[in-house]
Amino acid sequence: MSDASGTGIDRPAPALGLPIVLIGPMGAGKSRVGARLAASVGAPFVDTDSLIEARYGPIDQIFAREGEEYFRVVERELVAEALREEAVVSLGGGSILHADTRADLADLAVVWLKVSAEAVAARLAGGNRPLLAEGGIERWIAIQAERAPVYASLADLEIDTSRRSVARLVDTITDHFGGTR
Ligand SMILES: Nc1ncnc2c1ncn2[C@@H]1O[C@H](COP(=O)(O)OP(=O)(O)OP(=O)(O)O)[C@@H](O)[C@H]1O
Ligand SMILES: O=C(O)C1=C[C@@H](O)[C@@H](O)[C@H](O)C1
Ligand SMILES: [Mg+2]
Repeated sequence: MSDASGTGIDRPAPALGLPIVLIGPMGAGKSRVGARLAASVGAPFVDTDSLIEARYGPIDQIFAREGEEYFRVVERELVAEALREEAVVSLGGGSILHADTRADLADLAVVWLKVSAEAVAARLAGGNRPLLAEGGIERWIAIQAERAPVYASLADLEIDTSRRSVARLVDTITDHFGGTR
């Protein structure tokens, strides 16, 4: 262990408290950054959209068949499970719409990944996101504006991903929450 303290005493790096939760709008990088962060600190990675799809099938089909309200109920169930894990957890963009999820997040380490409309436009191309099926980037802008105050109220750390590499984002998050696992 290196001695960065200058005291001459080797101290272990502080443990990274888990879960660390990534929130933010569609295309901000929650899945990609979350996976890399988890690998970097040696923690499991949980992505609630993937959990939903594994249990209930493709998200766009859930929206089409059952509607958004039903999707939010299913999403809450899996978000609640995910937040009990000692893991890096990436939440679906709209999961913070549920009051119980907002209450859970109040006690956890939460990172808001932000992205500009200019940068996200290319990232969303070809995606399968039911809320953007009509309206595209204009709809993304409206949804993001509506949710931004909620993301802000929940976040311990906010980072603009528009012009930052995934590796740099991982370093910023690890540094903020203190060291290794
Ligand atoms: N820092 C980054 N720089 C450039 N491209 C990125 C960055 N982070 C993610 N991307 C790319 O942007 C796209 C969206 O990323 P990702 O799927 O991680 O977003 P998300 O927040 O999980 O969105 P959603 O869950 O709505 O799909 C992917 O193609 C990913 O490779
Ligand atoms: O922002 C949203 O409401 C969504 C984001 C995605 O992660 C998915 O959870 C789904 O497409 C809805
Ligand atoms: Mg994702």
